[in-house]
Amino acid sequence: MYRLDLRRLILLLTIAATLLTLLNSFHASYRTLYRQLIAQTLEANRAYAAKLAHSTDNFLKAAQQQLAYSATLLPELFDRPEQLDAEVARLKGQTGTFNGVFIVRTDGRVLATAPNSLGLAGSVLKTQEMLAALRARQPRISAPYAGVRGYLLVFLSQPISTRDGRYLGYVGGAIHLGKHDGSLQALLGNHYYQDGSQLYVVDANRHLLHHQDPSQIGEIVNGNPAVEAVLRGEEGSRQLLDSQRTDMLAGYAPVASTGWGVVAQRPSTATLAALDDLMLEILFDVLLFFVPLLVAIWWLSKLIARPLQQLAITARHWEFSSAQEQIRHVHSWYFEAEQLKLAMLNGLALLHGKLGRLNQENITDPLTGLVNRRGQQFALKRWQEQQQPFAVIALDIDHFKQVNDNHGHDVGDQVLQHVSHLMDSVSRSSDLVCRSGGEEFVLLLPETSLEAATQVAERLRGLISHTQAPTGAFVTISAGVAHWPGSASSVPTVLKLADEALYRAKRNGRNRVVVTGQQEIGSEDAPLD
Ligand SMILES: Nc1nc2c(ncn2[C@@H]2O[C@H](COP(=O)(O)OP(=O)(O)OP(=O)(O)O)[C@@H](O)[C@H]2O)c(=O)[nH]1
Repeated sequence: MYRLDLRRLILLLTIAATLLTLLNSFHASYRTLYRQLIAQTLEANRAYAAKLAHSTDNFLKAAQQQLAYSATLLPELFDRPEQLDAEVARLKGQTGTFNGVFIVRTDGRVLATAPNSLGLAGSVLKTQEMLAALRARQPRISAPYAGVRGYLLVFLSQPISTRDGRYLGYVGGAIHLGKHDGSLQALLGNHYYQDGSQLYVVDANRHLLHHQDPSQIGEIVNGNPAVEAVLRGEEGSRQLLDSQRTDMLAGYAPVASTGWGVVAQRPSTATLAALDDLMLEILFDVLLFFVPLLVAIWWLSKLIARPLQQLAITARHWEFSSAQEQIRHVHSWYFEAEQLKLAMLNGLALLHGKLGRLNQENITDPLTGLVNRRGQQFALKRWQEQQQPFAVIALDIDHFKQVNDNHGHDVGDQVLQHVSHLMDSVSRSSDLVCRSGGEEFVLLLPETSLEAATQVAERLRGLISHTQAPTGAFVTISAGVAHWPGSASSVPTVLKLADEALYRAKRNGRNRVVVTGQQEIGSEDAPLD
């Protein structure tokens, strides 16, 4: 099963924590900037609407003021038609405020008009607005309405009275709405953007007086909360769905003198498009910082994990004597790793001490002090793993049963010890002298050829047969010699071959050495007792 190692775990946790922090701050920045942008746009639109409402109000007052000034001059000129013509021409031409100027008598007859092209001079006007202006006898701004030529206009009028209060009629000026030649249109301008921003003016009856799309002028705006608010006389801003169901950031302000409302609105999406660009820029900047941070984290996690990793790997091969040395070489550069290393070294020292003692007891023959069969097997296994060539001498004391029978078991034991010492004396330190069981022994000779091993066996056989045994007489041995991998590729087969050679030596009369695959090479009869 796949298990995360410490370094990956640290790296993963740190990256996860960093990413979460990053996401969190990114989200928080987004929310803050989002709110700021919305608030800023709402406030900008409110200020813009208020400025235009104020300008419209001032513009209408100034227009009214022009008419009022003229009205003070007109009573003196009333019976001088040329002067009246000159006055309407001045009113029309001086500021360009009015698209048409009229002087109307109390009976509705038009005394003068500008421009002349209107062709209304001398006629009696009985339109609703003209009559309303006559009846008002005070300064008046009409509701927007369609004039005789079908243009939407607003009509401003100022009563004309003599000094003694006699009412003579009025002087009035028409201002086109929603037409390029309208002075109010010029004032409000044609400020609209490609991004769907809008600026429009509504009258008290929700009719559009000004809009970037002239075809909409005169239409009624319903279901727009900004329009509802501004017609209640409120100034402010709000996020809303307009009549086209578009999410808008709207600012609005009323025109005090007329009860109209100015609304400036911008689609939320247009405002937030800038935010997306900004967030992308922030993300890029953050990544510039994050990538080196990630590399630093990776490097640091490697540094922290390395000693623990090395200790862990060594712990997997605890039983090897090299483990202690490997642990000693681990660079434990911080406190916890150092403590762990010391604990492992102590534990290992204790363990190896105990194991060493146990092992020694386990593989030693108590009677002779030689390596027992288990130790022999262990050594053979290791040599095979290490591909260590060796020779085998299997040997057996001849007629040992008679020794026991004639001298007792204890003397038999002493004879076994005696043979062991002699075996020890002919072997090198790298050789392994084993008592494989009973009165059977095995001599394992690493890095020794079959011939050299045969010579050792022969020397040993001669030595034993000429050295006095604890019985007071001499014992002899028979021996079989084989080689790994010279005699066979399998170690058990080589041992078997050595045994077979030994039994051939026995069969052929004992006290001799037989090399596997060869004729016996040594025989010498020696008395047993
Ligand atoms: N004293 C003593 N005798 C042992 C020990 N282990 C085995 N023996 C004896 O060794 C003798 C082996 O006898 P056998 O297997 O008949 O062989 P042998 O008498 O040596 O005859 P060959 O091997 O044919 O020459 C037996 O009598 C065992 O009791 C031991 O640890 N001490």
